[in-house]
Amino acid sequence: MSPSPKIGIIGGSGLYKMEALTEVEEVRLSTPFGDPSDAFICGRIGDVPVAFLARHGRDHHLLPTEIPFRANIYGFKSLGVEYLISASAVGSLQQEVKPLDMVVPDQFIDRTRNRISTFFGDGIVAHIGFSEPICSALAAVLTAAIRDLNLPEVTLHPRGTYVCMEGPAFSTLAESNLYRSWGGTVIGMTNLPEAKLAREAEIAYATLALVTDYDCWHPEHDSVTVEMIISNLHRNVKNAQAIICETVRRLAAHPPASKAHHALKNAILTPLDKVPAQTKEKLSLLLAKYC
Ligand SMILES: CSC[C@H]1O[C@H](OP(=O)(O)O)[C@H](O)[C@@H]1O
Ligand SMILES: Nc1ncnc2[nH]cnc12
Repeated sequence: MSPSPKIGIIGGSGLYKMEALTEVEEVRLSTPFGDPSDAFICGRIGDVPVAFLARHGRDHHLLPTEIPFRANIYGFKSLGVEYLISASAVGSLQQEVKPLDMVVPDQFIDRTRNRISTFFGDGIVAHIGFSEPICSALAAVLTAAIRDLNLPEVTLHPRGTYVCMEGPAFSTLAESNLYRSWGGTVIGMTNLPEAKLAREAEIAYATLALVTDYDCWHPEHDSVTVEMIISNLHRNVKNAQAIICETVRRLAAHPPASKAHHALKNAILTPLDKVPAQTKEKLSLLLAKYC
């Protein structure tokens, strides 16, 4: 069995496996927050141990609202993951961000309504800082990997605001235009709860957003369809895999310091000796270093 992976990869629409993984082992976990989306696929990229999870399940059976975000992040934490790279399909909200481009977002706008995006509650209160929702150190490694690989088809936008909507229906035209007026760069349905939970779990998190469409606002492009998304993802998935592999190699060689790794320091308000034993037990993985 490979040593515990410090690097995790969460694959979204169209990215259901990492081709480069060797010495593969499926690890099924159950967590105090239920079962993750699928088995974690643990193995090596080069000689680096990593854990991969298909966010919607490998057969894409989970709606964005149904994804067990807490179980997924808790699962990565229990495997020892400290850096989590998310790959996601997104629609573009800006003319200059074209289908097949890649964006490494640095901000989010939350338009979800039906997601649980905290591990806390049940007798323990914590408020993590989230003004910088993406780990800038991890994002820097990801963007440097993209630049240095210099893949001919890839145009990189090294920052941007990801609007996270509830779905599963795509936006109305009025909503799409509203998000554009707010300065949104791209739109998706999954990354915000994941980023919040990763921060609470003190895991550095960054996103490789693969642009698949112009949502529905663009007068010269058809409104987004699943067919459009999947066809553009197929054209881009090889590049995404190459970028992730290079990022993994660099992270393992020079793991960057990340503020995310100390996110809970000073965030917990409830004295730990006042937290109900059951809650403390449930969160022991996150709280251990503060007890
Ligand atoms: C396949 S259409 C919309 C679907 O794709 C994106 O998923 P992911 O972020 O997991 O790549 C988007 O957020 C929607 O869930
Ligand atoms: N236009 C869009 N809206 C929401 N999620 C998406 N994922 C890919 N394209 C999308």
